[in-house]
Amino acid sequence: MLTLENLTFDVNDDEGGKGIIKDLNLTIGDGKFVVITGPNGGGKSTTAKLIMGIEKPTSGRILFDGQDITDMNITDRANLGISFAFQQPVRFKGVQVLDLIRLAAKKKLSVTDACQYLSEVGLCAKDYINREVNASLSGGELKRIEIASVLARASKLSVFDEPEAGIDLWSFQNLIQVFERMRKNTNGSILIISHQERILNIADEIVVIADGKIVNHGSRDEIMPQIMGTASAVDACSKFYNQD
Ligand SMILES: Nc1ncnc2c1ncn2[C@@H]1O[C@H](COP(=O)(O)OP(=O)(O)OP(=O)(O)O)[C@@H](O)[C@H]1O
Repeated sequence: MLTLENLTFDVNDDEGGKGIIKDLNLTIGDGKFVVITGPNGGGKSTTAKLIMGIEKPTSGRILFDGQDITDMNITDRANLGISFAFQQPVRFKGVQVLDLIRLAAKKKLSVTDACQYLSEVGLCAKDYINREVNASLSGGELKRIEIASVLARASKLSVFDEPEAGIDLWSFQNLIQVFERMRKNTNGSILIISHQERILNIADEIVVIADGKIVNHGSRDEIMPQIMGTASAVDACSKFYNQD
């Protein structure tokens, strides 16, 4: 279980200090599929970075399975079982896709097993397994390879920041199935940041973050009717935000 307690993140800008995350409290239960949505610039990616340890909160605590991980670095958090797929994945020159998936799985996967993860995300495994994870891969290919490596990791908590970004429509359909299978086949929790209605539609819980705060949080059945019927989830979230 992940708990964010009174989480605050401030930055210094030209006008002095600015609050990015403002006293945010959130619990993600074991085995839950939670989607965070909200308007651009609301603080979703920053929340994910605080969970991963890429950013350090100004105040507040992060607990994972009861352990205070607020001061822990990225590697230690990963070792505890928190995985992260970036909005813009990192390229690793000199590392092959097969190495990346084996590293993620932390065991000597056979080529066939590693290929299985690539097939899951809609990549023709034989075309990619020996490719280098470098600039020759398109953004969408890289994104799918990264999602495959998160699947291979099978962590207690997997965090995906806008997995749909840069992915074509056909692959997007696949991606939904990947998440549905992941939900069925793992005991781990899944946290996805997304603006996509189809991803919101498979969530157990939806959290709406705007202006650094949680402005709505509930089951899919509670939140979806409030989001549906507008041009997009983002518009609906802006509505919540403007009610303040
Ligand atoms: N280190 C930083 N320094 C200054 N401003 C920052 C920093 N990190 C985030 N911000 C600002 O905080 C706000 C929230 O950013 P964040 O990336 O978390 O938003 P988001 O909800 O993920 O947006 P999007 O939907 O566009 O991805 C933005 O206005 C961003 O410019």
